[in-house]
Amino acid sequence: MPTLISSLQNQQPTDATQLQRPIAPQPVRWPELKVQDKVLGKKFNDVWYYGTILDIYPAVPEENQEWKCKVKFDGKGMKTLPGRLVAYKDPINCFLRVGTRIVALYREDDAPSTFYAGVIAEAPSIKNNRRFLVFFDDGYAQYCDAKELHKVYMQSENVWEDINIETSAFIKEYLRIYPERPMVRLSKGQVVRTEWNGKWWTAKVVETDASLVKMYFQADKRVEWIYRGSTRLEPLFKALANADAIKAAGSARGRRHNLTMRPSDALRPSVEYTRSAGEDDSSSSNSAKSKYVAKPSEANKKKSNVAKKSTGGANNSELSKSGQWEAPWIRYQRKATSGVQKSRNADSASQEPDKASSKDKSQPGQTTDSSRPTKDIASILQERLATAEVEYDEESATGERKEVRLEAPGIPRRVFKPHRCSPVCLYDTNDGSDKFKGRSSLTIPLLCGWERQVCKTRPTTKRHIVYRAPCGRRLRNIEEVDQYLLVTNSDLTIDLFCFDQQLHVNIEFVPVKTFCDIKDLSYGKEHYPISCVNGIDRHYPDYVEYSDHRIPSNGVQLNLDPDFLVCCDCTDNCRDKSKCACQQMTIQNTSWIGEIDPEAGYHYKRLPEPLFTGIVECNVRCKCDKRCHNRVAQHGLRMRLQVFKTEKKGWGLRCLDDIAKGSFICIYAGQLLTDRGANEDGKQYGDEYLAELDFIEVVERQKEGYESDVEGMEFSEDESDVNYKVSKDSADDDSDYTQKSSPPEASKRKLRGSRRKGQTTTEDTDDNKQGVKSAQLLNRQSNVATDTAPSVVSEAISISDEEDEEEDAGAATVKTIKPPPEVPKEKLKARARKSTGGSRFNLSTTFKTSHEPVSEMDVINEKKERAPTRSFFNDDTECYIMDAKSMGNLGRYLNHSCTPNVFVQNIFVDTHDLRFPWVAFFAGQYIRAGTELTWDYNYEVGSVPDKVLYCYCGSSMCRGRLL
Ligand SMILES: C[S@@+](CC[C@H](N)C(=O)[O-])C[C@H]1O[C@@H](n2cnc3c(N)ncnc32)[C@H](O)[C@@H]1O
Repeated sequence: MPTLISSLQNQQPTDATQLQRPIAPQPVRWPELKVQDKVLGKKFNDVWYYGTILDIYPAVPEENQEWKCKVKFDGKGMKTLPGRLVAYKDPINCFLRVGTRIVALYREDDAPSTFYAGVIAEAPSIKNNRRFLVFFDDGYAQYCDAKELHKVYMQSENVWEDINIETSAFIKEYLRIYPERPMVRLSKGQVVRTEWNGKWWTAKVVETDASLVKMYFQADKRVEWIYRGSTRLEPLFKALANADAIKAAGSARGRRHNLTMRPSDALRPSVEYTRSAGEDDSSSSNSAKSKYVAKPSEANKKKSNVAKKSTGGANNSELSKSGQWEAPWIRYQRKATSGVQKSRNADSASQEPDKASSKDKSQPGQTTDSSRPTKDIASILQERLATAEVEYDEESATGERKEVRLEAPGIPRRVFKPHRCSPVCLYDTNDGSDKFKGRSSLTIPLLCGWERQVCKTRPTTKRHIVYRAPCGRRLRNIEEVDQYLLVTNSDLTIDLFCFDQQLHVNIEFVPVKTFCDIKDLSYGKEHYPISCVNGIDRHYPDYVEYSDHRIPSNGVQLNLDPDFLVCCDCTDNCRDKSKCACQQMTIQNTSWIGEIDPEAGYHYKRLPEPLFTGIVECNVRCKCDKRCHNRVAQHGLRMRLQVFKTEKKGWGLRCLDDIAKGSFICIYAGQLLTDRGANEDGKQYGDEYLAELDFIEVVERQKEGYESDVEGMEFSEDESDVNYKVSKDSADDDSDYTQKSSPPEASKRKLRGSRRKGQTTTEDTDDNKQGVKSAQLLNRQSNVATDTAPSVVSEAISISDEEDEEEDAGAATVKTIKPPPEVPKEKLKARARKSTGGSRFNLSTTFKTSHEPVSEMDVINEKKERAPTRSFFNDDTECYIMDAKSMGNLGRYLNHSCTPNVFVQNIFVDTHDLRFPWVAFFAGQYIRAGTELTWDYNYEVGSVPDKVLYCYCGSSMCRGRLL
């Protein structure tokens, strides 16, 4: 029997517009309705009208007897109604809890406003402009002011029981998980497939209003407001369906970090899990989180709860076997407001679906730190102090950016005289950066007699960087520096130079207060010490056996025999990509997911964006030396990083010096486990540090048309048939795929083919075979003749003396500058999209010609049609796992962020076996000294049954949950 709800007693009559956050509940008695009171009552067709109470039964309240009243409606009509069908006539100008039953005026442009019943779905907050969100019983959603709400007199303890059957399941689920709410983050202009009358349509975001979004349906030029948490929006439909399917399937794979960013991630609408301020935000790893989290089902209890990171990327999208996903979610929408407008009562009309701060005071020749003088240099060269000024750049709670006085060895400044550059141009400081172990890498050239100048060339005000070489020659870009290094046979490598004018080479981050202070977490195993500080509490990090490389555990057959490596014979240290066999492997492999990108790979030893098809570095068998342009990750840590205690995420990693975009940071090393071993270990010791080596799967998924989503976003106003168009292209691509993308048969043929010339004749053990197989698979589309790569004859430097003089004469003035704003995100996104875009293999798994909501089974079936690459590895059907829990390197300390500054890259260094790439982290943008380094774990919420992990990345784009 409906009772006067407990929530009623918790209401605080007050001016709701003043509220910013829920107020502490105060017991309040709501007025009892009496005879002659004016009320709102439900009359017919779910519409509520004003009326007057004529009688109340029972006259004296009795236990177990339902309260009723006889209402005479204004106009005509009379009805006896229970308390849940009667509402106060006067608006309740007070705070009402989420879940409160109300009646509100539903506003319609094309019809008079009418009263309907609904439930409060959101309390007023700053985010929603201090309005209540109401879910009406028939599936519409609308923001209302407090003065528009009329509280229903009585409601059941389970409010969804007072609502019609179609809506009740949604409300029940909504309230069960509230305050957490999955919603699709959308922005104007995005195109999202949206359901209408059981069919998927292409619709574009016109406007967003807090939790609502206004969608424009191209086909019938209609707009509609929809709740962003509605499964009518395909991204949410898919996310929830996936989670549900994983649960249903008892995914034993658990949590795996997706170490590779998906190319279209930045472009696709993502699902966020919002929580209201002040509400329960405690991180919990189990179902005990709150009363809203369902207890694990018996079936789920039996499932493995092990969580592993994925080093490959895209999310698991398998669904339940039936291809059906039944969720209690229903559509929530606001009325159509233009075009073909739909009145509330005309929803069912069938529709035709789509056819388809500080200034930079650095001076040239700045000298360097005296704390670790390089004696031999000092003895050879005169000491010269630079004019660096020490100043505080920025203060924060954790530390400050300080400009360091670089006390350089005394290097006399040479006056430039026209000459032809050669090795004599260099000082005798030129025997490698090893002398400067531990120093910020970008300061090393300065220690060798170089100057880094911030210049402003008149008459323009554009600032740029110029390097002044030891011989006085001024070099204006990375290409010139590289040529200089070549002709002078310098030991310095090109990644020690950076022309990004916002980057400061002489600023370091210094933490302000620390309780624990460990000098080097790597105990000398890294080239650079990894300091560890705690400015939060007195705890020390757990002991981890430090290893800068991966360690195969029992059962992992990692063949590191160099004879199985393809190699190059470059003599120019692999400057010419077109002639380097190793870089050609990287380049050719881009054809797996699109057209060959001749620029793929490192660019002057930096990687500006992730390359999903992997990077093959030069190896021990190659002719090049350690200065090679294609050797990056293998050199290990080359920057000063620090482990520090964060407020809410445990330990994290930050940089002590500015990092240039594209710089290699570190790898993710740990114990290499089999999938089974990882599940067992994870269950026993925790799964926070498990990372899955799923390079193969990521590449395969790219082939399968991840880009199709992005293509679908190329929305034009006059494109009436997006679905059709995409599918048509995809059909063409299908045939392309069979010809160009190494179908299984072709691959098999290659596997049986002869071993590459120059490769070992070592007895074919199983492991060795696997290694060969793997390398060949990796190269199955590569036409590189590994042993015929021609060498490059070094040419004289092409910088003319005249040019140089002109630049000097141009009186480039050294300026102090403020760092400009960071590169706009959109740019990064655009580039990311370009590099992997143009996929020819859009197999239309997402967009289909059918106007049915996508059957996830179709996705699975399509996958089955092609033999996955991993099937070539005999019994190896599962990915190998890197576990950095008890043994590993600093990579284990990188936390997750929804707007990361680091990305992950699969790299082949010591083996070309596709199953065993190195997992490396690169800077996705310029990173200021003192910034925490983060990457996107790409976890899938719901992928580990009954595990909830809230995200504390603090980003304005935070998706709310990791798991
Ligand atoms: C690979 S570890 C990262 C290092 C870890 N913070 C530590 O103290 O060793 C992953 C774990 O860090 C925590 N974590 C990382 N990023 C987080 C985030 N954005 N929000 C909350 N917790 C996070 C989670 O507990 C996660 O399971």
